[in-house]
Amino acid sequence: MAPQRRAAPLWSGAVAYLELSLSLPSAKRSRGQQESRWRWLRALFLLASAAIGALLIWRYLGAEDGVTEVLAHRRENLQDKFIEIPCSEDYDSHKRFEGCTPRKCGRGVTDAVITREEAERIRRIAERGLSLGGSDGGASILDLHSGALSLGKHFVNLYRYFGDKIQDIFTEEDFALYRDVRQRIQQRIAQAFGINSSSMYLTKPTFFSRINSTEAKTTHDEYWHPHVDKVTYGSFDYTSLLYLSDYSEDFGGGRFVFMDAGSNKTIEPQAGRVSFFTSGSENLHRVEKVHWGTRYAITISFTCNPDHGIGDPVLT
Ligand SMILES: O=C(O)CCC(=O)C(=O)O
Ligand SMILES: [Fe+2]
Repeated sequence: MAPQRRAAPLWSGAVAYLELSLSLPSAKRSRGQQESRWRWLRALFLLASAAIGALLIWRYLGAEDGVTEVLAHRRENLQDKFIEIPCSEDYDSHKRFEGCTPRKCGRGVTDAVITREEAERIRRIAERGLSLGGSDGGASILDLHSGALSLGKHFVNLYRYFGDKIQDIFTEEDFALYRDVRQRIQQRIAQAFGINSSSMYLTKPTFFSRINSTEAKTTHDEYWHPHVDKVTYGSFDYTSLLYLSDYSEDFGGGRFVFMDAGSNKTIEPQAGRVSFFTSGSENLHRVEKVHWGTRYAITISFTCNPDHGIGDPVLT
C-alpha cells in the first residue's frame, strides 16, 4: 500500500525552530532565537487581531442588539408556526369590535400560504412600479391603493403622475393576483386568531417596500427604528408581511426582529414567507439595516373598524 501523506500539523514550525536553534553556536543562536521569537510574537499578534476583527464584524452583521432566537430560518419550509403572547392594553383605548379586536394575541409565520412563484410574480409588480420612482435614500415604497410612490426625497401620486400610461405598467392580472394573495393571508390570520375573516378589513397603508444599503436621506428612509404598528399607523389591528426576496441570497442584514424583553426573536425573509401578528405593543419590532443587495416585501394590514377599511386597489 502506498504510504499516506499527512498534512504538516500547525505546530511543526515550532518544532523545526527548536531543532534549528539547538544546532547553532550560542551568540548567533541567541540573536537568532530573539528574532524568531519576535517573528512568532508578531504572527501571533496579527492572528489575534484578525480573530477579534472577524468576531466584531460577525457580531455587528449577524447579531445586532443581542438577537438570541431565530423564529424562522431561511431555507426552512414552515407549515405553520404560531406563538401566542399576552395582549397589551393598546386595544382598550380604541373602540372594540367583538369577534375581531384581538383578545388572543401573538405572532405567526408560514411558508404554506403563498408559493415562491406567486411571490416572484408579485415582486415583478413591485419592481415595475418602483422603477418609475425611488427614494434618494435606501427605502422606497409604493402604495397601490393611494398611488403613493417614493421619488427623490418626497412622494408622488403614481396614478396622477403617469395618468393613462399606468395601464402599460400594471395589468388586470397583477391586481387580481394581489387580491387573491391578500384574501388568503386574511383567511390565515383569521384562522390563527380564531376570528371571522369577514369581520376584518384591509386598511391603509398597505405598500410594497424596496430597501437597499444606500444611506438614508430623509426620515422616511429610516425603516430600522423599533416601533409598534398600532401606534405608528393607528388603524392596524393585524399586520402581515409577505416577503418577496431571500435573506442572505438577495440581501444581507434586513431581518425582521420582534423586540421582547430580554430576548429578541428574528424572522429571516424568504420569497413567499408570510409573517403576521397583532399590531399592538405586545409586538414591538424593527427591521435590521440592509447591508448589501435589495430587499423586497409587502406590508398588508387589517383593521377591525369598518370605518378604517379600504377596498382592494383597482386599475383606474
Ligand atoms: O418589512 C418588514 O419586515 C417590516 C416592515 C414594518 O415593520 C412595517 O411596515 O411596519
Ligand atoms: Fe411595522
